[in-house]
Amino acid sequence: MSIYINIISGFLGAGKTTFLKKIIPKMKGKVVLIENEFGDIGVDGDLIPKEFPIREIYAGCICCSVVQDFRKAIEELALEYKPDHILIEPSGVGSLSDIIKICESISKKSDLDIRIKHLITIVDVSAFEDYVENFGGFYLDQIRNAHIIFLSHFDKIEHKEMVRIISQIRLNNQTAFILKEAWHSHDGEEIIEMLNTVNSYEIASKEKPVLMPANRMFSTFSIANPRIFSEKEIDTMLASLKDKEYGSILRAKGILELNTKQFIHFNFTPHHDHWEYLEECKATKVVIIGSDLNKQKISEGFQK
Ligand SMILES: Nc1nc2c(ncn2[C@@H]2O[C@H](COP(=O)(O)OP(=O)(O)OP(=O)(O)O)[C@@H](O)[C@H]2O)c(=O)[nH]1
Repeated sequence: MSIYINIISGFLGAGKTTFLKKIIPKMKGKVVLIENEFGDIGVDGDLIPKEFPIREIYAGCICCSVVQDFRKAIEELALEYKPDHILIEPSGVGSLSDIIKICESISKKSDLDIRIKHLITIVDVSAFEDYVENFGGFYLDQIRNAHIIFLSHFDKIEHKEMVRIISQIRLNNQTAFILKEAWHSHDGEEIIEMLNTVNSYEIASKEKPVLMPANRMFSTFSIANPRIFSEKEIDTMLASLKDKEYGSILRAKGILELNTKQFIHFNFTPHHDHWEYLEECKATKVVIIGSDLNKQKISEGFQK
């Protein structure tokens, strides 16, 4: 019996976890998930249904600094659960070309029949041009190596701009299946049906680009047990995270307690921010990713 690897990649805040939350409950067969967080604390794992087998790998990218943990996780999950599918959510700053190479090598060496099925990249269209300009080939690696591309944050840009961005994405990947509408508006079953119409990824002997390791380009800062917030303070905090006094924050996410004893989950990128109530909470935490982070200023904002 084959075990299929499906990689759901995408830059910081593109919508990988949102995508997984939609498809996981509708997938057929036994499914396990590997969640990779660049930060020292995991947030996304807490948002996935708890009955679901999940392995979280923190504090680095599975393509470089924590590659051994990644190999071990695939091998252990494959042996322990004999799953039909292994879903992998790399960190937003992971290199897809490196992850493909690692999965291909695991597949070759394993006694089990492990195959790559889908290489999905979610592209936040509202941030595409900003990230191409600032991170160039590092950012484009996830787009160039995908064989399926889903577009997110459609609602933030005009149709004309969207057409232009899709053509730029196409210039970077001539062969991928690109869903030219918001996947967000489809339910999990429809997305899985779409995935089933796309042929599985075929190993291509592409030249692998040499990319700078993410930990040289980005830094991270995590806070366990942050202070209690009012709703208004959360709005103010999210609005202020773009300020350069914090450094250059590219991603912030976390789970916070409100002064009403409710819990919320928040998301921030320089292009959008949002928070929502959580029904249950295992732990409160904050993870920040960016460059030149002013850790003291961030601590003053979030710590007790
Ligand atoms: N409006 C809109 N919001 C979206 C869409 N996709 C994702 N989001 C929101 O964007 C935020 C980030 O989404 P996530 O799914 O956490 O993104 P991620 O790629 O897992 O982020 P990382 O944790 O950085 O890896 C959340 O608030 C989502 O609800 C979309 O297509 N439209």
